[in-house]
Amino acid sequence: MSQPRTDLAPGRFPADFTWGTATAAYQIEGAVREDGRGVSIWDRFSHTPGKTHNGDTGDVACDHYHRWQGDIELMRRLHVNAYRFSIAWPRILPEGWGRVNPPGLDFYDRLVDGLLAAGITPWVTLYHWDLPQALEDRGGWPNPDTSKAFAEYADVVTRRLGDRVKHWITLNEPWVVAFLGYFTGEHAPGRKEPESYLPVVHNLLLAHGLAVPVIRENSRDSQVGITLNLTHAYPAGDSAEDEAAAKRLDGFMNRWFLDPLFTGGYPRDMIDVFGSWVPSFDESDLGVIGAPLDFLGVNYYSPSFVQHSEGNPPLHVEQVRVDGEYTDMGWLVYPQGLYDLLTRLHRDYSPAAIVITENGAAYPDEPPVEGRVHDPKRVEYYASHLDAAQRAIRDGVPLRGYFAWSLMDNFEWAFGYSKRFGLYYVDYETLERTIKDSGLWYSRVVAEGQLVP
Ligand SMILES: N#[N+]C[C@@H]1[C@@H](O)[C@H](O)[C@@H](O)[C@@H]2O[C@H]12
Repeated sequence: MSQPRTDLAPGRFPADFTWGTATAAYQIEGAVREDGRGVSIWDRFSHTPGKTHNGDTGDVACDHYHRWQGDIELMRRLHVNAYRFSIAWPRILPEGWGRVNPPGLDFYDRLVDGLLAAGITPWVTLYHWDLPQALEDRGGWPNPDTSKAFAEYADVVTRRLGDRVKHWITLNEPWVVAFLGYFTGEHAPGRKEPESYLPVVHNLLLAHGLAVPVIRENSRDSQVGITLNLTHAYPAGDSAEDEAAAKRLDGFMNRWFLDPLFTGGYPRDMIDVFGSWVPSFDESDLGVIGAPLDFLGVNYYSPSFVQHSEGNPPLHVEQVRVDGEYTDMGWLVYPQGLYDLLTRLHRDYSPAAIVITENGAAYPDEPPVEGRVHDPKRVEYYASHLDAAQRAIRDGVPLRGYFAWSLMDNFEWAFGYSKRFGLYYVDYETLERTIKDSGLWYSRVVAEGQLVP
């Protein structure tokens, strides 16, 4: 059990803390038809009229595929000791399974070697939403064969990179993949099938569980985890109804994932809430899904304040907009939510380690003037959330690392290029990167290992 770190002065982080930035393949790479890459569901979705802001696509994005060496220099300027990126499944297996595309593996081989040469530890996310379209054409995540295809993909990648990559994240945000991709249709593949939501969640978790032993076999002595988008659910009022609503939202967003991963099964109360939506599955799946992990990756942006609703079945919950600061995504700035989430995870699930795999904020940054991009609100966001993280460490949470989202402005999914999260500003005409004040500030925090003014 992790012990309180009262030895740490306020604002100071452990000397061995992992400091990084994070990105994802489809959001930064571009080069979508280069070197044998296959089509992904986000290629198909973003090229479908009306699906993304302004019809934006990831065809070029930040052109990281050709600029990766310069981007490593951007990381060096931040003094980070780690970099979290995802591998594009369609670059490795263009049809999703079977035929391997060597130039795809070669690209990530070069990137990993370049990071290691720069003293930056690669943290690899195997799945950050860019499913090969060929697998979607065979049913996508509702088809349990896709879980097996993911394990095959994990095998190919970890056989090639597992000698040098020792930190693996199987999936990024399965809740988003399932709910936005197959329930609301806001994300690729854009399917609006509420009955598919829970089967997709199950198949994603099964894919994760099937991949864990494969990764461990091919990448000996590596750290393996999963990244979940987690929130902290607060009742908007002090009624028993609102308390119960907060518990249901917590069950929907958090416990439906955390329980099978860490406690051996889906939460009983939510099985009753979801009723007939709960898919039938082999009980043996739960043993696969519950494969022991070395860390839990947490993407935290904002909490949820909720109240009971007579509508919105079966959850009967509605979000409440409370007073406060909001980011350009319309997300409440509430660092206490990060502290409360971290301490809850430690108390209720006791993961061996927790890593904040994403935290950051979108604001409407102005283009550089005399080489500067002033983004004081983003600096404040990072400062307040890192303070919350440090308080959690002092109180005994085994928080081992923090990845700022994101290294640079990039393709923000259905929002296209309209939302800027980067520590570097990207001019999408020239693709020039310019460090923002938040990047300069973060580089000082990382260099000193403590919060700075
Ligand atoms: N929106 N937003 C910002 C960020 C998104 O850019 C990442 O790809 C996701 O993992 C997660 O949703 C968080």
